[in-house]
Amino acid sequence: MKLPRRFFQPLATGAPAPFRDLPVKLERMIHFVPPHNEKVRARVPDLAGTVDVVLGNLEDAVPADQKEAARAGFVTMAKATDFAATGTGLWTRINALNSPWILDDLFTLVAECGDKLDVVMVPKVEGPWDIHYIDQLLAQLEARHGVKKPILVHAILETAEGVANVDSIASASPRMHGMSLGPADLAASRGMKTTRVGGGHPDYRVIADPAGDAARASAQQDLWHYTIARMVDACMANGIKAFYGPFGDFSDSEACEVQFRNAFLMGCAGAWTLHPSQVAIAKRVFAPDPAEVAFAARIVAAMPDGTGAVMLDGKMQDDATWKQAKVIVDLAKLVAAKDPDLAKVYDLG
Ligand SMILES: CC(=O)SCCNC(=O)CCNC(=O)[C@H](O)C(C)(C)COP(=O)(O)OP(=O)(O)OC[C@H]1O[C@@H](n2cnc3c(N)ncnc32)[C@H](O)[C@@H]1OP(=O)(O)O
Ligand SMILES: O=CC(=O)O
Ligand SMILES: [Mg+2]
Repeated sequence: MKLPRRFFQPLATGAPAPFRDLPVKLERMIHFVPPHNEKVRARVPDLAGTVDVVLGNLEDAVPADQKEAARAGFVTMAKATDFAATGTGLWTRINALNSPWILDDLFTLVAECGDKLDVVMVPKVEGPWDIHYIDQLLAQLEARHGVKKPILVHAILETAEGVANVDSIASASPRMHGMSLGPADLAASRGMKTTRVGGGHPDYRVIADPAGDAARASAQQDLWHYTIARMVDACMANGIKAFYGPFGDFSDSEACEVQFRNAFLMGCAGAWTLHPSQVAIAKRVFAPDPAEVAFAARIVAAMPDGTGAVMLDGKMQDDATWKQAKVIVDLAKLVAAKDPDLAKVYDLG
């Protein structure tokens, strides 16, 4: 274990000092773009102003013979758009640590566009050792290329071993931005019997006891509840952010919305969007409900220093509900700063 006082020291001479606290950013959706696809890439300058994060994906979903084209396409895409001008994050998902592509992914991207790159998403993270490796390598590359701002790291939680080590992954480095649930790889790694990318399964259910001839009530359960809860606790305990990952059935926007909303209510900051149709869903879900914002604002106003106990509409409020209300009001302010329509609806002054 590293001594606490060394935790925030740069890992290479000349590398930027790690952030003490994460930059505060609205990240309702991490929008995936296939950078080897010239047609989709051409849409990025317009797309950038409409999403919170653009992620150029180099890993799964890019065919092996297109890996170099995806890497080159990412560099072209990064250089062609001023993402910072619209407050949009620029992320990449690199190839896995055991793949033949990862070194060239990092060497090329940090050299060519390291100053524009906000976050590197690392797939199939198994334990803190994977983060330590990426942390050291990024520091060396930042130093070599004079990158001024630390590039953050986001882990995908998508292996059984990764879930077993989720707490130590979250605390592995001050470079950690957060974590996303990867339900497709995780299902395979765990031996789950589903071919779906996220969402529920009609056969995963509970059933009521028999009661004579009456039909037995039965309800579908959430396959991902346990893992999302573990991920949120690990992330929030370490001051980093949790995200729901992909929802693969683009034809079922209703189920996508329900899955995203469950994650939002449990503490997630956002989700991945793989198709333009999912962007509006993420915007709807990862912004607090206006009625909830209005009530939360009344709680904050009723307890100006956040202590004591008051009654509002027959409901007891105290220091704990004040903190709950602050979570909602603070998020609403962040959303309002980016969305003039919701700013009017929230009316937080
Ligand atoms: C388990 C995991 O790892 S999930 C993460 C990995 N997967 C991904 O990153 C997939 C990202 N998404 C994609 O690559 C694409 O959406 C695909 C290949 C799956 C489907 O693409 P298409 O067959 O073109 O879908 P569709 O015809 O519905 O697209 C409609 C329009 O949206 C565009 N589009 C599709 N996906 C995207 C996207 N992610 N970003 C921007 N535009 C997109 C299409 O180019 C098309 O444009 P057009 O109307 O000008 O022709
Ligand atoms: O990478 C994402 C996943 O679900 O697997
Ligand atoms: Mg995966």
